[in-house]
Amino acid sequence: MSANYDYDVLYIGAGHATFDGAAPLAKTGVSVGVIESGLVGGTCPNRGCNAKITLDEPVKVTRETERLNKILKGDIQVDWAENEAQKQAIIDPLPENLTKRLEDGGATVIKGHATFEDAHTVLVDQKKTITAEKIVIATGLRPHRLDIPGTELAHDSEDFMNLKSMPDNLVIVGSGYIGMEFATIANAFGSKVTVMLHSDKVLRKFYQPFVQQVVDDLKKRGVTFVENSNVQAFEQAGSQIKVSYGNDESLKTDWILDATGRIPNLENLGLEKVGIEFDKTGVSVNDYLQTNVDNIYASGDVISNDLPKVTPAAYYESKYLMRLFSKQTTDPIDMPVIPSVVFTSPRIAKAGVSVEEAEKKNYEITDNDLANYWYYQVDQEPIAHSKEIHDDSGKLVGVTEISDQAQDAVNALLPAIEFKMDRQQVGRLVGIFPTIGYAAWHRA
Ligand SMILES: Cc1cc2nc3c(=O)[nH]c(=O)nc-3n(C[C@H](O)[C@H](O)[C@H](O)COP(=O)(O)OP(=O)(O)OC[C@H]3O[C@@H](n4cnc5c(N)ncnc54)[C@H](O)[C@@H]3O)c2cc1C
Ligand SMILES: NC(=O)c1ccc[n+]([C@@H]2O[C@H](COP(=O)([O-])OP(=O)(O)OC[C@H]3O[C@@H](n4cnc5c(N)ncnc54)[C@H](O)[C@@H]3O)[C@@H](O)[C@H]2O)c1
Repeated sequence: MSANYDYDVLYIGAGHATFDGAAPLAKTGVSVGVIESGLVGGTCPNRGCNAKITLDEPVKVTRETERLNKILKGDIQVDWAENEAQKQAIIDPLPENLTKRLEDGGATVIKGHATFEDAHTVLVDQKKTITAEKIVIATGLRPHRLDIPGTELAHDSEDFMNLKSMPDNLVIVGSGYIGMEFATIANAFGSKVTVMLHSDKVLRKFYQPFVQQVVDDLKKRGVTFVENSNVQAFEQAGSQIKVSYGNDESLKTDWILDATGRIPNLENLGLEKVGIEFDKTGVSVNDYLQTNVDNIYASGDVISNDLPKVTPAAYYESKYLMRLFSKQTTDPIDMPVIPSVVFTSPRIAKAGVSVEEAEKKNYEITDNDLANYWYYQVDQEPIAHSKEIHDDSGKLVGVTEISDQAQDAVNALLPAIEFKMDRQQVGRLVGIFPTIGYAAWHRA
């Protein structure tokens, strides 16, 4: 324990950017405090990944039974209220479990909103003063809200996941990760979904020919996409809401999901008081995740950088800070390949060099029509395709896949991409057969 401060390291926020590293850090004998204004665990367990994937499970199963309908006889009914209840039952214990993980490690969890007083001092709920040698800003992101008349009539992704019944008619503004994942879920649970696009692009960070296949499939299932929608206002119209958009156009809906992105939680944090550099994209850090104020660091989604704002990045940053603070490393952070996936049905997953970059660099791009590969035919996947990318020296540097199990295929290939394996090295490792991982590895 630091002689001059309450803690050696104080984290603001208790999401993945904190807890994956803070618990093992405390076990090394470093004194650790964690301040959290909401639920311990932050976005991913409580209102992000874990909650969403639970709600998506019946969608995945429904798609599979739909394909195998000549073998699996009988109607499948989906029940949103039961689905929401199962989600809640699964995520309810997580904050307590994660608090226990931190406390068992020796960290102290402090409930309240933190504000900087000076570079070593924060105030909790404007009352309690806590000091620390090092402070980590890990406050994450929150939903962006459209700045238009009636914006208060729209809802965010957390509200969607807490719906007790699925609206008959749903408008989703935005066609990024949240827009597309939730359009998939709502459509599968019987809602008439309209996705209002900002431009003419859906999931702009993913390989567009694969995205088009997801869009075409959702259109066949009844989802409407309005390109360049220019949403202008929401207005109560009896029991419904009027959405004004485009050139004097409008439609009526039961419920609106504003999925127009997420912005850093930096308000009322006192960053200006301490002179920490930040802008609307987040906190600036160097290669040690250190802000311009030497003893203050940042971790996770709140950092301003080009990484995808996903849990694997937050996880790795918190682990890096654990090694740095416990003196297991003095090196700058060396980010590994961060994979990502959009959990539509089918999913699109990717890691490493993108197809677009590979085309520019003239790398070898192997195209695999997986719907014709026997193992993908076992559950009759009609949309299954991958692109593997090898660089000039024959090393696997990237992959992108569209299929129901694309995330598992990409996970299987990650070691080859991260450790820059060539075909000979890949050939020395033989996986369990038959599996999606084996199939992916075989293609690499
Ligand atoms: C709907 C949704 C689905 C997602 N699905 C996936 C997915 O499938 N896979 C994936 O990899 N990623 C997914 N993500 C992204 C993932 O949730 C984030 O990348 C991850 O949670 C980032 O962790 P973090 O610790 O940086 O931030 P957070 O988890 O947001 O934690 C920040 C914490 O700081 C607290 N806080 C903020 N300000 C203060 C303050 N002043 N004082 C005290 N506490 C404060 C907040 O209450 C919060 O608990 C999803 C996100 C959303 C919204
Ligand atoms: N599977 C996953 O890993 C996963 C899932 C959900 C969320 N997330 C994370 O959460 C973050 C937020 O997700 P998101 O979907 O809200 O953000 P996003 O950045 O992926 O998408 C935002 C969408 O809103 C649109 N938009 C912006 N302003 C608009 C406007 N005025 N009118 C209409 N559309 C507008 C954009 O064009 C884009 O389509 C993501 O960046 C991602 O990192 C990850």
